[in-house]
Amino acid sequence: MDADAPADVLDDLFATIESRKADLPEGSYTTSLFTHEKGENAVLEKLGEEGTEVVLAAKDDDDEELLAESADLVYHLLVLLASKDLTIDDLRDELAARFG
Ligand SMILES: N=c1c2ncn([C@@H]3O[C@H](COP(=O)(O)OP(=O)(O)OP(=O)(O)O)[C@@H](O)[C@H]3O)c2ncn1[C@@H]1O[C@H](COP(=O)(O)O)[C@@H](O)[C@H]1O
Repeated sequence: MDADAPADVLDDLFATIESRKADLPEGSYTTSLFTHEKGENAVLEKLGEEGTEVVLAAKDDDDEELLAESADLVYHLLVLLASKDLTIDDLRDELAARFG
């Protein structure tokens, strides 16, 4: 990637998620996912819920809701990747390997 390229919001978001995982600051929603009494199931359940909400927003032709729920889904997916010690660059590599 071009070193002068503007920072990508996904990179910034993932860096924040990794920082929350390392520091576990109080009051952080991301921290609450990493420390939940349900363990990994907490983020897995949220992923399932958000996936359903994406489907329902699309079915209702509600573009605003579709974008909002898609953002929720992507955020929770990134939390899951971080919880597995995977990175957004791993995801980028996987997508790039399929491209073209
Ligand atoms: N992108 C997100 C993001 N998307 C969704 N969410 C949270 O995901 C939850 C979605 O749950 P729901 O849609 O079910 O709404 P809810 O009724 O609040 O759900 P419950 O949590 O109560 O079950 C909400 O609590 C949202 O706040 C997010 N929380 C955080 N981020 C990003 O993470 C950064 C760090 O956040 P903290 O960890 O809170 O500091 C933030 O600056 C944001 O950039």
